[in-house]
Amino acid sequence: MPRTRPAGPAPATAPQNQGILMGRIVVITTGGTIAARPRGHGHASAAPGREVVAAVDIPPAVQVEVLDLCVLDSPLITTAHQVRLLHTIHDLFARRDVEGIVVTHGTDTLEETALLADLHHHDRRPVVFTGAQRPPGEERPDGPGNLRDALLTASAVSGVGTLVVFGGKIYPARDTVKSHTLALDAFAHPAGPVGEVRADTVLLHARPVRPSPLPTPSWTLPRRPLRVDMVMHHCDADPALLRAAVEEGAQGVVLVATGAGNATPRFAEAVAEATGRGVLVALTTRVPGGPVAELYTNGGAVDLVRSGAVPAGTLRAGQTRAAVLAALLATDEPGERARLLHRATASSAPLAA
Ligand SMILES: NC(=O)C[C@H](N)C(=O)O
Repeated sequence: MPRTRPAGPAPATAPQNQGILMGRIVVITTGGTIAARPRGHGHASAAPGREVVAAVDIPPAVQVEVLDLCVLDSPLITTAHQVRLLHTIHDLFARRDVEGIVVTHGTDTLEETALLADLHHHDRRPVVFTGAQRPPGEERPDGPGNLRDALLTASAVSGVGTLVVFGGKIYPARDTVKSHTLALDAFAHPAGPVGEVRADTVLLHARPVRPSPLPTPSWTLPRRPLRVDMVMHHCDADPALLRAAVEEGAQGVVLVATGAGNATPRFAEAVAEATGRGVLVALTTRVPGGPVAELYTNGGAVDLVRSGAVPAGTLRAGQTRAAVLAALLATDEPGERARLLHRATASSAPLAA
């Protein structure tokens, strides 16, 4: 097992693999820049998992098994792929020889799939998401180093849920978002990383706080495809887009509001209509930091929540959508969906030492 030691003055959460046989890390590959090849004037995901893993200097203590889920740039990932991934993770955790799971994923929507996995993570063994900003074949690609760090992390930690390992840093899935379009250090969490990987050493200085996971969904998608749309508020925004989403059959809508979660009285009316029809509406903000807060009336968060929107805490838009999806996957009953969404978004209080 790779070395793990505490960093800094905070008490170490010395990771242990309790009761788990020393075993292997399964790498589930889904595509992304880490699996990209030149295509036309740019790049596109094309490399199978074995090629992604072959580029990595695998740490000697780690045994790797590769499982190809799909080869897609992550803007093309759908709910069906995400549910297949959840199912695959669930099946792998039924195996005693699996010590941890690494998922390689495009960075654009990684935060969505990672939170969805975290909301369904019931096992002490970790799931670690990683990817790349520079494709293989370019000068100094970052994928192999990121994957190596993810393998080391997956074999060194436990009881921490789903993580994102990127640019040498370890983040909890929850509240971690892509924060730069091009930089190699592409992800950020409001409280900073919970750890880092230096050389072959995994350093954890904090333990993520997670709400209790949601019920395991049924692995068959409902006959009516799940649709969760996103509508953004801005100066002069028209709630017609929210109504159109409902007319198109959205069972969930994420309202990306301004400030601490504010829109207009017309939006509050549209939210009331949507929730009255059993649509799950979540309220987040387009501001990068801070929680949604019920401070303002006149179409602000006070009115939107009174109209039935569920405030998404500190989750940003993409992760709020993942939380809505998790609630929809769990049950058909609107009241229960809202209750589960409250649970999924509650207390993103970031970290406990
Ligand atoms: N860096 C990346 O992975 C971006 C890529 N296009 C994606 O699949 O999200």
